[in-house]
Amino acid sequence: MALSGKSAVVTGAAMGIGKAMSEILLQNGAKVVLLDMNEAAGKSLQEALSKQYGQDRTLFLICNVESEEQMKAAFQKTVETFGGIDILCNNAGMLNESEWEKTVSVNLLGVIRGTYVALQHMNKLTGGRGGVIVNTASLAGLGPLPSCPVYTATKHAVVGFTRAMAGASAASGYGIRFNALCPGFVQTDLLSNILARLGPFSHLEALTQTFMDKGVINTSDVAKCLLELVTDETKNGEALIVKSDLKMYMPFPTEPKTPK
Ligand SMILES: NC(=O)C1=CN([C@@H]2O[C@H](COP(=O)(O)OP(=O)(O)OC[C@H]3O[C@@H](n4cnc5c(N)ncnc54)[C@H](O)[C@@H]3O)[C@@H](O)[C@H]2O)C=CC1
Ligand SMILES: CCCCCC(=O)/C=C/C=C\C=C\C=C\[C@@H](O)[C@@H](O)CCCC(=O)O
Repeated sequence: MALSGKSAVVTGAAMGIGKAMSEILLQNGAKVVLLDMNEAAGKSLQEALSKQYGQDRTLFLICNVESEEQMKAAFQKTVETFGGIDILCNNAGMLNESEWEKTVSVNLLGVIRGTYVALQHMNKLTGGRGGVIVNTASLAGLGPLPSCPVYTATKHAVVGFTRAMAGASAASGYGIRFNALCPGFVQTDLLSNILARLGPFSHLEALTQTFMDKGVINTSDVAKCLLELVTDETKNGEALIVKSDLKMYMPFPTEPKTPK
């Protein structure tokens, strides 16, 4: 998929990985709608990106992915402004094992909500022009982080949901590819205040640190992987792992065709 003229929506776009995703999509010719609940950071980023890439290439909309009303309004505004949606990055996420219900609401329900709201606009069967949806999961979506079991659960669910939607889309003719992005530790605010974020599992912080000591990558490393999943039209149902010493597609076992 060539990105020139394409329109993208990025959730959690104001900071961290989402900010890097937005930048690489703009660098490659797309128009980008930045969705975030952090109004100050979002407006500041839009101003900076507009100066760098042009006034008509970015739009910031304050939006909480937990809100059906706000998500529907944001996607409708995107279509009205840029004529449609070709790319969705369900990236917004949080980590707080004390606020575990909110963690589920943002990390999992927010991804499902973004997907279903976008389908109304992207699905070729309902007048859309197809495209690609990339869900930001995590390496913790492929193997457990004992210090954050709920966060781990949400990311495993995002991987499973993404792969199932990829199959549903291919079988139904939606014309939309679905892929998961599974980074290891990335240098963003999400890694700050880890003890508080681990809540009842803060006593396992040292264990987590042993994983983190294996290497922390930059947001730009993740953004390059996003670009690969967006532009390579052969990718559907994939989970792309990216960490300090490895970049690979998860080799999921294929279902046995007949019992042995
Ligand atoms: N930092 C890391 O080590 C890794 C992060 N991830 C995932 O990457 C994604 C982005 O995280 P980071 O950039 O690291 O974190 P971050 O904290 O730097 O950025 C997250 C952004 O999402 C926004 N956000 C949070 N809740 C929201 C909501 N309800 N509605 C709208 N926006 C919301 C925040 O305002 C912020 O701008 C998350 O899904 C996270 O789980 C995955 C693997 C590793
Ligand atoms: C502390 C929470 C960080 C939240 C951000 C995030 O998603 C970071 C994830 C980074 C790494 C996840 C690693 C998961 C490892 C498991 O897959 C498993 O392999 C660990 C098995 C233990 C081992 O490696 O020996």
